[in-house]
Amino acid sequence: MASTTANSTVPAAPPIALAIAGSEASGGAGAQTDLKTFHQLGVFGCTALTCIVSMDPEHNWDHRFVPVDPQVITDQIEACATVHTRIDAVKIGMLGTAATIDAVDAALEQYQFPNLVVDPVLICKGQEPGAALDVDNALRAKILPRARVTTPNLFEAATLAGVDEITSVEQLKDAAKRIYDLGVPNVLAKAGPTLGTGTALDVFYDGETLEVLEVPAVGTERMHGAGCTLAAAVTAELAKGAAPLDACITAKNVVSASVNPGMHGNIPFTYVYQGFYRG
Ligand SMILES: Nc1ncnc2c1ncn2[C@@H]1O[C@H](COP(=O)(O)OP(=O)(O)O)[C@@H](O)[C@H]1O
Ligand SMILES: Cc1ncc(COP(=O)(O)O)c(C=O)c1O
Repeated sequence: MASTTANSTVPAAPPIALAIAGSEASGGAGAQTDLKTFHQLGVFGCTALTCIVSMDPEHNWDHRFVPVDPQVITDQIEACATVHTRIDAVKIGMLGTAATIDAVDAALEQYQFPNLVVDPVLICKGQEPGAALDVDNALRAKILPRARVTTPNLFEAATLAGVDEITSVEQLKDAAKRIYDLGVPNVLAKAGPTLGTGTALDVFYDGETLEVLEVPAVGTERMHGAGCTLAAAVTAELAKGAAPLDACITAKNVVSASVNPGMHGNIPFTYVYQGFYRG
């Protein structure tokens, strides 16, 4: 006779994180990456899609960008906020248009979610710099001040800090401080491998602690989805109750594990796979 084993232990419900982000069809970045990262870190993920991005094989993998109707974004956030009894943390990824920012701003005002992580995606890898700059001011004025943590890359950090360029660790530290002065209590300004240190280097600043977070760089290439993975991992860790600096340290380890050995698609960037991470 077949026997069954009764499991009397009911696992605790996982924390819940919401990603308000774009869809990147190939699964390398955006909401797809956020969900995979949340799952890998033991957090239940839900999403409100802000746009649909499909890379164009005929045109140098440019991003074909289709915004989601603002009312549909509002509806998705409402569904997440009301279906779940609580949302423990929220990641903001690509917003892309001023109308999207207005819809997200209104929803954030309404629901007052805790632990907002803003990845200020002003531009995707491969996009022309001018393409997303029109949303810069709206993002800075409406979304950024709501963030508990923000994770700008080098270009975004320079833009938000109002400096021409960042070419040294000292300039990156200065930019992190300037972004803190905009009203964000925790800033993780990312250089990755681009400052020639041989490491993947980011700077954390919370008004008191100024910490250079460095791990060995995996190769010298930048990676598709690394920024999304990092911000999603910070979000997941905050959802679990981690302090911001600890969440950032764990998130860098998640990124490092995700790119080793990594994946190569046909685009000129390496993909990340969060399933390699073992916490
Ligand atoms: N080659 C690499 N090896 C290890 N970590 C990396 C590498 N490239 C980037 N990172 C890390 O990935 C995260 C995202 O960085 P980056 O690629 O600059 O952001 P974004 O995707 O927003 O442009 C950062 O923590 C950065 O240090
Ligand atoms: C929908 C979406 N969000 C975010 C990003 C940013 O990705 P990354 O993590 O490489 O900065 C991209 C880049 O393609 C994207 O398509």
